[in-house]
Amino acid sequence: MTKFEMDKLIGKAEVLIEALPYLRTFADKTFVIKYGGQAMVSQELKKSVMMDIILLKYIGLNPIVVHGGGSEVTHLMDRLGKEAVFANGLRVTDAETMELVEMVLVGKVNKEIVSYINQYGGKGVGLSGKDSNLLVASRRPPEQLNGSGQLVDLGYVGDITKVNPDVIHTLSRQGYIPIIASVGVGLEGESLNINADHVAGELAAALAAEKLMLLTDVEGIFADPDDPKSLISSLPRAKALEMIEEGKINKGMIPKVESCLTALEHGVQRTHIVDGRIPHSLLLEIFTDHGIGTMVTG
Ligand SMILES: Nc1ncnc2c1ncn2[C@@H]1O[C@H](COP(=O)(O)OP(=O)(O)O)[C@@H](O)[C@H]1O
Ligand SMILES: CC(=O)N[C@@H](CCC(=O)OP(=O)(O)O)C(=O)O
Repeated sequence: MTKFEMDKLIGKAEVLIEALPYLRTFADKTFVIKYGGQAMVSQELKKSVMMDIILLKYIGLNPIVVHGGGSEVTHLMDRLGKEAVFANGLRVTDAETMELVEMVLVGKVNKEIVSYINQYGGKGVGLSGKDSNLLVASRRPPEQLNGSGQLVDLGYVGDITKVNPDVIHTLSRQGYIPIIASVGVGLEGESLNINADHVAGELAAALAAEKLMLLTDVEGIFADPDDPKSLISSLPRAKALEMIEEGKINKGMIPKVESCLTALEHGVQRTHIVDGRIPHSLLLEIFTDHGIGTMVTG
């Protein structure tokens, strides 16, 4: 063996040893991961996220995956000549749109992720909120549009009223990785469309997760949304709410922050908004002292 090869091996061993204290701390703990954005589109990133999740499972942590896929729903709506309308960041969901949302998120996106996990050596099981009444929801009452104050009926958009996490515990204990699509079930058995970030926050809360990690397409939260040099590494709740109020946190970042705050309120230890464009961002977040992205704190 050359000196170069030997140094490379030693480097690998050192990486493992550095991870030891974290492994001890996190053994058997639950990590809710919201998978979305660019990491769901690029093949290379997709593989890196899947491998991270499988590795976490192998070393004794309990990763639970909630996925988005809103852009795929919009893409199908475009193909069918149906306009996608959003109000306060949520899709206005009539009965036909609800069918499309369920077809795309539960039928397509969920199964693709399950398939990837299984292909790379994990045991993925796909669920929606309907399975075993995992996510019981009720229809959102009409709400005022940010800015104009005009009332809008969001249709079949749901707010989670109850999480029944037994099925997740059962699967996790048996070595499976649950992969969850953000479609809930109403009291009449109807499907309801729920923002995937909100689902991740509610699930993390119900599972008393150690960490909630939301993958996105930016480095984290910026003090000024137009200035990528203004990354905030730790953001307390009060400041986060102030930034939403002032419009400095807006659009798709709002449900992410709300999701973190819900999780924190219910005892989740740490919540992170992480750049899913960085390969192995999940491992970097979990197994390094500084972590990456923005940590939202209680
Ligand atoms: N203060 C902020 N810091 C960073 N990004 C912000 C901020 N406010 C709004 N955003 C926007 O939020 C987006 C992330 O949300 P979104 O695109 O919905 O994420 P995803 O598709 O990963 O679920 C960023 O790309 C950015 O445009
Ligand atoms: C109510 C609502 O807006 N639901 C979302 C659910 C999917 C989602 O949240 O996907 P991303 O995380 O990729 O945005 C939607 O229909 O797009």
